[in-house]
Amino acid sequence: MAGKEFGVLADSPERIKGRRDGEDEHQWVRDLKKNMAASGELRIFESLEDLAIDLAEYVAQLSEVFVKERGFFSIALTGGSLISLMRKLCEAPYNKTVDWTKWYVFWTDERAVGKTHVDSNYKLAKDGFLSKVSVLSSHIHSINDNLTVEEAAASYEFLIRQLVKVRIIDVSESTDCPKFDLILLEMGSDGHIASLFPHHQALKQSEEWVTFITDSPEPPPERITFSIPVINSASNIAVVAMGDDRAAAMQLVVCRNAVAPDAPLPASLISPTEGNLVWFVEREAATFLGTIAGDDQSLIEM
Ligand SMILES: O=C(O)[C@H](O)[C@@H](O)[C@H](O)[C@H](O)COP(=O)(O)O
Repeated sequence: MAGKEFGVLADSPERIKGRRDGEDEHQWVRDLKKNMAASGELRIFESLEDLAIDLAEYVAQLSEVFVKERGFFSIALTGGSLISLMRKLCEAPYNKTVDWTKWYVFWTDERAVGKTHVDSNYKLAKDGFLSKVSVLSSHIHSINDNLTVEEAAASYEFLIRQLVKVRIIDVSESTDCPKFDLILLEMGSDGHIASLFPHHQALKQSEEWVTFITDSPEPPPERITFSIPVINSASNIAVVAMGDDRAAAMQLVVCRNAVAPDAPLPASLISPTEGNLVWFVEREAATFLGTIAGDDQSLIEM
């Protein structure tokens, strides 16, 4: 595996400290270590191919664990390029070994367009992934595209509440939010996740599980999105960052308290209440992580 953990880095203070001979530990080093320790596991990959292979294995393993434990696997997908990475799951051995009939599929965010519209996240996932595996169509829960965006958000939350009642989706004891077995996210170049954009009011939504926006900075403007508490209540959160246009945001996420205490990026707000977080980062998107640790590239050795 080409990954490396934040935790491992945090356990190597002398390596970071060693860069500054004779100096006391700086605040920035303490912040970096604190954030790394709090931010879960970081896996960095040489290529998108390597990332896709590891992501497929990660998803397949979680599916196996939850199907064994709960009899179901509840997974929330997102839009963007992440869906093209799911292609590995459509191939051997996973097309045969994954128990697709136990999957229940949701979306962390969706654009308020028809299901056949080119902007639809449902269409993207259906065409690129779901139509190639044996997930039951009755287990694929997309938003109702006949409603206004506000109604669609409320109706999606209602649906999730029904499935929480029968525990097809688990519930978090500590937050009372749905506890998806896996939430898959991709970070945009501005640090957004799902349809939660920087400085947007929706980032502060703490009552509703599913909220809506009508002014997305990226088209189309109307979208529904899980709120931060729902994302953080998941058993597992995986965030993908790929491409050099994500490198600056990735750097900010890793040192969020050190660099941007008052304006955290949406991706910086990912902090599982009980679950696990794994970052799948393509090397290009990790370009600046070494500079956080004092230009010492060995700190993010592959
Ligand atoms: O519907 C959306 O816009 C997404 O859910 C969004 O969060 C996406 O995953 C990122 O913006 C990355 O998208 P790209 O890979 O297209 O940049």
